Amino acid sequence: MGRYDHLDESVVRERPSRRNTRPRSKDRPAHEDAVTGMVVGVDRGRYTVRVQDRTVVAMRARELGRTRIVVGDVVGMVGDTSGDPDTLARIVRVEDRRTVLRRSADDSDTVERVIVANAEQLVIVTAVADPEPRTRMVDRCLVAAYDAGMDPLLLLTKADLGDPEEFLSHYRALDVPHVVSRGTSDGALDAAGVAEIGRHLAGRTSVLVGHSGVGKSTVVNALVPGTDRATGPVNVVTGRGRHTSSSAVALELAGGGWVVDTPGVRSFGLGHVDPATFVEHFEDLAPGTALCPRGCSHDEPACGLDEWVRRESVPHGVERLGSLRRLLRSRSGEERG
Ligand SMILES: Nc1nc2c(ncn2[C@@H]2O[C@H](COP(=O)(O)OP(=O)(O)OP(=O)(O)O)[C@@H](O)[C@H]2O)c(=O)[nH]1
Ligand SMILES: [Zn+2]
Repeated sequence: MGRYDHLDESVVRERPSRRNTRPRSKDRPAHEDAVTGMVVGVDRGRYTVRVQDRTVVAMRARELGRTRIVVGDVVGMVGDTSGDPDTLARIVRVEDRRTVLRRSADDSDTVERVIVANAEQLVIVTAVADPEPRTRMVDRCLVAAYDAGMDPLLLLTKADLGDPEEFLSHYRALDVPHVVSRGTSDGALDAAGVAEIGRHLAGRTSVLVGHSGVGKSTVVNALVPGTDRATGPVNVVTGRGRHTSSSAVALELAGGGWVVDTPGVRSFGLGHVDPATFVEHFEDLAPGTALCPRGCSHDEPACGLDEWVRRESVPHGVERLGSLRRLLRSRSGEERG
């Protein structure tokens, strides 16, 4: 089993026991002539697929069964893959996914939805003000990033409205990289900040997540001029922006790499995240679970991690353990941040 094989929902759903079976893409003998591309948009059963320098519109072949296809999926297509107007190709296979970003509808719900496939970086976008930053929302996104096998990046926007330092102090022990963006008096974004964001995104596939109104589309428009992602003012009553972007879409960066803009995340359920395996993402702490009682939640008095941190003098161990527990707690309960 590859490290991320368990993340492939088609495997989870349809092939609970995958051992000793060949990868599903090889199970299909036909379609050796299939053309491979990446899904960059999904809209009511029509998939927009980028193949080298052309864009193909496709539908799913019936033989795919119930496998969901999402932005970032690498797919094989047959039929008319010319990309000419009014042509339609057929997607006949979905390659195994390297990463899967998913969310459940809420925390009690274990039926998860894949949002984006194969992305390497989760850019967690939070405004310094308007709307107010919420550590809980960011914590939950961090849990989702680690769970997905993605690298997190904190993007603090609207730094013209306040100082990001206090908020960033919550994340020191986690060693999460961050980048700051600020608006200018003429309503544009400071060019140096945009350039630094660009450097973090270059050559990889990144997903932007964050509440509506934090400025995701504004950043995307600055990074990819001409995309014209709809932006809108924050609603003064709810403190939230209008949901100005309605579907996930992948945009190509001029210097290489992709950025995926998702609609404002309102509920980011984490019901599918298992606390027992989550600790594995803290490589310095994970060996200490040998000291834990069976079935330890790692957030209870009997947990052996406190002793481990003391005994091994884990660097910043107390803070790291505190952060791990804060993230574990952010999993449960309704998302309010
Ligand atoms: N002061 C200030 N305002 C900003 C900045 N960036 C964006 N805004 C404003 O914040 C509002 C929301 O920005 P959007 O880019 O639409 O936010 P979004 O996160 O894409 O929102 P959804 O599409 O609803 O998810 C707009 O009125 C922007 O002009 C900034 O750096 N400083
Ligand atoms: Zn424990």
